[in-house]
Amino acid sequence: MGETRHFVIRQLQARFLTSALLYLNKDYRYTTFGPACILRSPNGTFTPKTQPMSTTISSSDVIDFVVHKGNGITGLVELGIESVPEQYIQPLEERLDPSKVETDESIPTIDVSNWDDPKVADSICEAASKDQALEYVKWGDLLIRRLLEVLLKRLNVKAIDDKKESMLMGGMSINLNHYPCCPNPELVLGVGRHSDISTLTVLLQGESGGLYVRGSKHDSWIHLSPVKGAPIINVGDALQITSNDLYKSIEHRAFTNRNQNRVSIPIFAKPGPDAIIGPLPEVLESGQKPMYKNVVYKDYMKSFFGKAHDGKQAIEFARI
Ligand SMILES: O=C(O)CCC(=O)C(=O)O
Ligand SMILES: [Fe+2]
Repeated sequence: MGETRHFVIRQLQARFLTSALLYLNKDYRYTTFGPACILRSPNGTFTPKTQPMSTTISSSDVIDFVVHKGNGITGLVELGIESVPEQYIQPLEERLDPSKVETDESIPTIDVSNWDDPKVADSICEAASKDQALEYVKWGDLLIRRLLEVLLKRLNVKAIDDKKESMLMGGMSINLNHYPCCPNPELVLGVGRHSDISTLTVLLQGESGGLYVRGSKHDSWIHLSPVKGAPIINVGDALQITSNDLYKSIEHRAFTNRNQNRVSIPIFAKPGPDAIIGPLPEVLESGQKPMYKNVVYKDYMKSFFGKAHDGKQAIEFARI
């Protein structure tokens, strides 16, 4: 059986990439891009300046403005900063080396225009009367079910019963990610290297680009250029674990853009918090050695969110 790495789907024509999802956690606010030069004036407000932040203002003042005062990175950008504060600048090894970027030719495209599913019509009609986020979630839910049916069939799973549904998609969530323009995108993180901990993720991105997935060479990356109407489908750690490594989640990362804001909207289909995840019995029936132990999903989440993003390290929590 071949492994699925990434898939991207278009409504009628799909590009399949697989990868993992990224969750926003507390670290996000500190590790993702923030603007550069601001000074606190005597009345306590911030004014933009052009010298490096580190020489003019303490790190705690930035955090106070961004986090405690709730201005966010967007607030800093709106001040008109011209370079990023030193605290956001990544070490060389975490920046993107342009010589390590592969073309995206290796990423297959799957056309799903012939899916003959009456539920598609139902969902379109329903969506026409609901708000946009709900419409997107419902559409994502249907897409995820279809994808899981296909992926699990290869694992000898005949039907997705209630137990499997709770194990694979008992929890659904949606994130709205906004990455403001950054004066020095090459120096900072948008979102650090990670694999998603979901089963599958459906992600729509705006037109500015900036999402990279791990390439075929161990230190290379592939840029997923935005394709209008084509969501990226990320295979997450939960699918890697339940498939006993047949499907693999993949590292990905996102960068900011100098001139355009980046927006991405991932839907995460993940196990319910109390679900116990481990290699599916159907997979082990063939005599395969289990690569993962059974873990309670909320413990897995706790372990993931308790650390900074670090590539595919999260899955080690469940490895035997
Ligand atoms: O902006 C992106 O595309 C990255 C988002 C992501 O990886 C995530 O939310 O898990
Ligand atoms: Fe992600």
